[in-house]
Amino acid sequence: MTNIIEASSMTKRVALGKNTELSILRDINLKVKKGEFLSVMGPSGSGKSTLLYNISGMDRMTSGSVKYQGREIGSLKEEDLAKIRLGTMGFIFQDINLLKNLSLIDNIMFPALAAADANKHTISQKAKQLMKMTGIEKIADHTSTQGSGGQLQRVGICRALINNPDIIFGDEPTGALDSKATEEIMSILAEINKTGTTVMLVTHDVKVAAKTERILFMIDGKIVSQKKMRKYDARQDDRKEREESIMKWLMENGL
Ligand SMILES: Nc1ncnc2c1ncn2[C@@H]1O[C@H](COP(=O)(O)OP(=O)(O)OP(=O)(O)O)[C@@H](O)[C@H]1O
Repeated sequence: MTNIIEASSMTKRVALGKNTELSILRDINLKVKKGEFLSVMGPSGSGKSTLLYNISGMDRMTSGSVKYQGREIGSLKEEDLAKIRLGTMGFIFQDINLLKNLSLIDNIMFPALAAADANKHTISQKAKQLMKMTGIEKIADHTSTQGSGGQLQRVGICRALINNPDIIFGDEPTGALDSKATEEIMSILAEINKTGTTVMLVTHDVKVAAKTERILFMIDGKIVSQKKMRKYDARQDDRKEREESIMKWLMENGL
C-alpha cells in the first residue's frame, strides 16, 4: 500500500512576544497509508489540531517535510496548495460553519462550484446522492437553522465529500454530538473509508477511536505512542473489547 502522507522531522513553532517561541509540534514523523482510517488522541493542548492543519497544508509548518501524494507541500505556492486542498481533501470540523442564507444542499454544492469547469447540474446530482447516502435528502431545501446537530454534521460530511476527496480530515467531528448521532456519523465515515478514502480524525472520544484502525497519541507536540488494531467491522461484535483496550492503553500513556 502506498503512503498518502509522509511527514518527517516536522516542527511548528509560533512566536510568543519578542524573544519567546512556543514549540507546538516537535519532530513529527508520520506515514499515513492510502485508505487508512486513523485517529489522533492526547490531552488538550498537545497539538492534535495543529498536526492536522500542518499535514494538510492548511497551516505552514516551521521546518521539516510533508509529502502529500508524493508532493512536498512546504514548497508549494499558496495557490497550488489551495487547489490540492479543494480537489483532493475534505475537512469536517466540530463547528461546521454553514452559510446561513443558503439552503443545506447549496452549502454542500458550494466547494464544487468553485472549480473552473463546474457543471451545476452534475454537482447538484452528486449533492443529492450524498444527502441520500447520509439520510438527509428530505431536508435539502432547509437552512442550517432548521437542522439538528447530527443532521448538520451530515451536511458537513456531504460538503467534505462533494469533490470526491482522497482523504478526509476531521477535527473533533462528533465533539458536539450525543452518542447516538456520534455512532451514526462514525458509521458513515466507516462506509466512506471502505470505498478507499483515507480518514484521519482528531478525537477525545474512545468510542470514536475504537472505530479506527490506528490511534496516535500525542503529548506536548510529539507523537509518543501508537496503537494498531484490525479494521473495525460491526459484524465482529468486539466494540467493547476495543474500547477497553484503548482505555487501558491511554492509562498506560498517562491520560
Ligand atoms: N497560532 C497559535 N499561536 C499560539 N499558540 C498556539 C497557536 N496554535 C496553537 N497554539 C497552542 O498550541 C497548543 C496546541 O494546540 P492544539 O489546538 O493543536 O491542541 P489540541 O491537542 O488540538 O487541543 P484540544 O484537544 O484542546 O483541541 C495549545 O497550547 C495552543 O494554545
